[in-house]
Amino acid sequence: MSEQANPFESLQEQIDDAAEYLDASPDVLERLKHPQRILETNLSVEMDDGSIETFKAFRSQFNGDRGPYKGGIRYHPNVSRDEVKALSGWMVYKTAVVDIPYGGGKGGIIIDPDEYSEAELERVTRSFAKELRPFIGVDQDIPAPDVNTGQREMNWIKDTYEKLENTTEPGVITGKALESGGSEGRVEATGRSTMLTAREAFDYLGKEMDGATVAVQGYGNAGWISAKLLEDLGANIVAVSDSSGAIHNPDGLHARDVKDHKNETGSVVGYAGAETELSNEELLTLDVDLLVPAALENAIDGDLARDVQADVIVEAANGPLTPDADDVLTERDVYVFPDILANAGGVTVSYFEWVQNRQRFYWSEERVNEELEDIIVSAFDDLTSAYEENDLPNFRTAAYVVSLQRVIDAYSESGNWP
Ligand SMILES: NC(=O)C1=CN([C@@H]2O[C@H](COP(=O)(O)OP(=O)(O)OC[C@H]3O[C@@H](n4cnc5c(N)ncnc54)[C@H](OP(=O)(O)O)[C@@H]3O)[C@@H](O)[C@H]2O)C=CC1
Ligand SMILES: O=C(O)CCC(=O)C(=O)O
Repeated sequence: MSEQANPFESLQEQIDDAAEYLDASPDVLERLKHPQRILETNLSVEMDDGSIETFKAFRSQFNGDRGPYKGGIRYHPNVSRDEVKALSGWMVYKTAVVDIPYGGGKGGIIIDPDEYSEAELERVTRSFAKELRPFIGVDQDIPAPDVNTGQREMNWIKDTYEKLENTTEPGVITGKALESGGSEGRVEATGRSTMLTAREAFDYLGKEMDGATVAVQGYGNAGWISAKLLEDLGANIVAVSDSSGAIHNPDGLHARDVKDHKNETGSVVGYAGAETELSNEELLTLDVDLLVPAALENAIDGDLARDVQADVIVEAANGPLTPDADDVLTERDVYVFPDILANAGGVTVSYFEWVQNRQRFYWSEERVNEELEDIIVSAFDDLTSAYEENDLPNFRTAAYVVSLQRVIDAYSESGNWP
């Protein structure tokens, strides 16, 4: 395995690759490769035993030309300043590719949540919310869930913010529980856009989804919902993994049963319907019709890309392929449908949640799913049109050509007051 790519440098390379096909000034492009502002803070929090522990936390506000900064908050021991910068940049181009009125931001805390009690995690989260308060707001920056955060953390942040501001402002954060002003369909939204992107991709490429073999890396929110919804389309989920390992059955696993097993035991490993266990690399290089990386960045680098046997990759995770992997896969005619389209369902339904919060008027799940489908299908069509019209090397470059142009247009129209 070669040295891990720096995700922030990967983002900048992706922008440069697309810029070759755009008539944009180098000065403007340079501006679009760096965050506008980063909060770095140290949270000193009392532990259950009375000791004080300090956690480093970040919020990067990358670009707000198209609307308020928007993006999740990650809890993970490998969170770093550069990772948060990259994730916030990917949000800018994600919100632009689906054409919703947001910029991009992202946050993270360097913490392994498995090591802490719920009460400790609540104090850490409320402490972060207190630090975030001057920087976030319904029209400024709207956080949401990411890896190892969900409705519980979003509810704590909303509650802290509202108490400090002496107001009710549910739209300050999305991904909340329904009872706290969340939206129907938000929990499933990331996996749903991954499924919709895969469906459109197979249709575009003339491939049959019914009976297609699928491997999914990561069985959290994005991975398991993708697996379930792809199975509902008739696909055959033959391998899945989590941080403990991977399982395989060439005749198919049952996505919902695997989830039940993980809920009971903590891992997909040990599921009775699996024929064999695999390593992470074996899962990523299985001979399948569709591979869905749904864990973390840098899952596939240039070396591993040479061994990938999937025909199509649809990225549920952010940044799972390094730029070297992209080059190898493009040369090998493996079709990659990029993260900034495929996982955009999460932020799109966050947008619907924010709209509902502002109107104090709530939609049915059916309406949410229909509006999401319209947006993803339309974004897919924009991307394939750009791919064909500009004779682009791959669909990632197409996604950046479309989204960079939208951000540049918004900046140009604003008059550029410094
Ligand atoms: N949640 C959302 O709305 C959105 C998420 N995303 C992206 O999707 C990806 C996954 O996020 P999400 O599903 O929310 O996070 P979760 O925390 O719900 O799940 C992450 C999953 O990845 C697994 N994992 C971690 N490391 C590895 C590894 N080395 N090999 C295999 N599996 C691994 C975890 O294993 P274990 O269960 O053992 O911990 C877990 O199953 C991230 O890139 C995130 O940024 C993108 C858009 C929106
Ligand atoms: O729902 C959101 O606002 C953002 C989700 C997110 O962090 C992502 O798309 O990577």
